[in-house]
Amino acid sequence: MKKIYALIPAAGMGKRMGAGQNKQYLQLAGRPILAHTLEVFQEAPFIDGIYLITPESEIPFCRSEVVERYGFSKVRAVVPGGAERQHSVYNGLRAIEAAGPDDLVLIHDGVRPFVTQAILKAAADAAESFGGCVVAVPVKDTVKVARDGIVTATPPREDLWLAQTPQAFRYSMIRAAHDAAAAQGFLGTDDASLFERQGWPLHLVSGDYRNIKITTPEDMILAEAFLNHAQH
Ligand SMILES: Nc1ccn([C@@H]2O[C@H](COP(=O)(O)OP(=O)(O)OP(=O)(O)O)[C@@H](O)[C@H]2O)c(=O)n1
Ligand SMILES: C[C@](O)(CO)[C@H](O)COP(=O)(O)O
Repeated sequence: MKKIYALIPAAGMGKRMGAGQNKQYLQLAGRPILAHTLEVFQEAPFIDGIYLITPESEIPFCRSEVVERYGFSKVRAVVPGGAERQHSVYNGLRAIEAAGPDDLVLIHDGVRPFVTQAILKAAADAAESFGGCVVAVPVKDTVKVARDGIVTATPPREDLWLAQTPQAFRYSMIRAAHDAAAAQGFLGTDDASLFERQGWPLHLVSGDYRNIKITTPEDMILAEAFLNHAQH
């Protein structure tokens, strides 16, 4: 029987947030951001297990203050992260000891708490059908490419998408893509780019403009607004 795993990288330092603590533990509606994110995966009936990745020094805190406190019974392991997001995900992939080649893995930032059940399902279905997918939304603004303060190009907007997570894959494929990147010293800002450079077609799945990655202080204001809007 094929399994579907969630891999949640939450081992960043939140430098751009500048909150004096890791942003995944900042409170939204009385609970840490990370707890909001985990809840969506805990409640998804097709998710068999969750692998959570945090800084090594925070593993006991994360276990007691997030996993146990909020009863996330699907969390199979809390895994130490690495220097960059890609290293953290790679640690997580290697920690899924029981993974079979055709099992699926949904990789989702711990700081994207507004992902929906519908997006998880669409991503899992696309990974099952095509081997790999990235959730994304169309770019709304005109994008400029620039060097040294001078614009060098204005790419056609209809070709441009903003990559979100989850990014979902057949386990054997994303594992091979990460193995190759590690061997070749390639560092990408998402997992989809590692899959792409294997030459495999990567499918787009419609995301949601509310599925933001909480990165800078303005994002906390947006997040509060989304929560208030949902309650009324
Ligand atoms: N070494 C790292 C870096 C990032 N992440 C995780 O990847 C997700 C997206 O990263 P980002 O928003 O860039 O988080 P930070 O690295 O924490 O932010 P910053 O770059 O501002 O320090 C977050 O859930 C973050 O915890 C991770 O697991 N391991
Ligand atoms: C994976 C990602 O969420 C896609 O948008 C993002 O690339 C990760 O974080 P970063 O801000 O690029 O470090």
